[in-house]
Amino acid sequence: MSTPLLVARGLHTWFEVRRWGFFRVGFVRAVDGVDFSLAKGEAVAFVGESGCGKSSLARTLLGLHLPTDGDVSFDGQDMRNLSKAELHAYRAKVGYVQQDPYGALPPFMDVRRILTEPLIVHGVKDAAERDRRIREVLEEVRLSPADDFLPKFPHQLSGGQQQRVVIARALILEPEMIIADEPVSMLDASVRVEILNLLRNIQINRGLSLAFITHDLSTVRHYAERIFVMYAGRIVETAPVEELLDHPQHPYTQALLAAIADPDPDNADHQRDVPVGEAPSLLNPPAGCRFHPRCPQAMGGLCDVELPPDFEPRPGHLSACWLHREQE
Ligand SMILES: Nc1ncnc2c1ncn2[C@@H]1O[C@H](COP(=O)(O)OP(=O)(O)OP(=O)(O)O)[C@@H](O)[C@H]1O
Repeated sequence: MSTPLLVARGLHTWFEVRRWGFFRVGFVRAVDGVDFSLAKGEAVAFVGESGCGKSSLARTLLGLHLPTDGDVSFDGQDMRNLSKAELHAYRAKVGYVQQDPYGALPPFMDVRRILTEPLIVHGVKDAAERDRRIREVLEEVRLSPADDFLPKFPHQLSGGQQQRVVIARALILEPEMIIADEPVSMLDASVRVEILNLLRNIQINRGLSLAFITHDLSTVRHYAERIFVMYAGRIVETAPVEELLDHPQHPYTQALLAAIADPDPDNADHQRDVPVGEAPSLLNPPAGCRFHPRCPQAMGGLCDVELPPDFEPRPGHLSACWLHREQE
């Protein structure tokens, strides 16, 4: 096993919900017991439906949400023990690519200023050095010649160009890891592959770790080495990409794969086998396996009562489903 860079153990991020500002209704369990590790130079994908807690997990890993329980360590250092200065240094080591490039970029700053700001905040005092780094990173994200883009404001750029600026900003402090939260979901289909290829190439060339968050299982095959499938705040299945896509074990992953649009004209004639219902409320998730109310194979008295542990139905392939106990 290669050296882990980021390790999460028993991670919980809950949000308190209050009515009329003071009466506590409960907690939204956005991240509810997540364990994983990410190796140096590895690209992983977190996949799941909208609302399953992917962004909350990303923001917890970035140190933007405090975990309610559990811990995250980065390069062997427990994030709970970081001083303010260490947290500041940590933020330089982890670049963040948000979902909506236009919302992520300050509209009143030009590209030069957007890329200069983090360098100043992180103590790069020499203006010539800042200029050199900005030009280098613009080349890397294929916004060249740099002089054409440096004076532009976000509204003068296309969606794809804006996302390239967001990626440049995530790279400017030479991070060890990138967290990309749905980096292409707001972009035109025509530029999605370009941006995903760009991110993947940068990750490989720089030897970065990448946590790629997406709701779309069909995009992960070429952009990650391992997949974590999330459902209702928990990871339900983990395996290397090809293994997971070719041999999905968890009924939820099987349903996600069955729901992927397929241009085969024969599909017009038959109904897809997708799960009924919606993802559960995280304010009051179902007991037992969270997927059991939608699972066609749920076993009464077990799946609705006890949370399944991780089973290993195939080597290196983990799936949290009671069906595997039956198979064993
Ligand atoms: N700051 C917050 N306060 C209260 N609830 C929150 C907060 N942030 C997220 N949530 C809730 O946590 C749950 C998970 O949200 P999250 O954005 O992490 O999911 P997601 O999988 O990233 O979904 P999407 O892809 O739609 O962004 C949702 O029910 C959301 O309403």
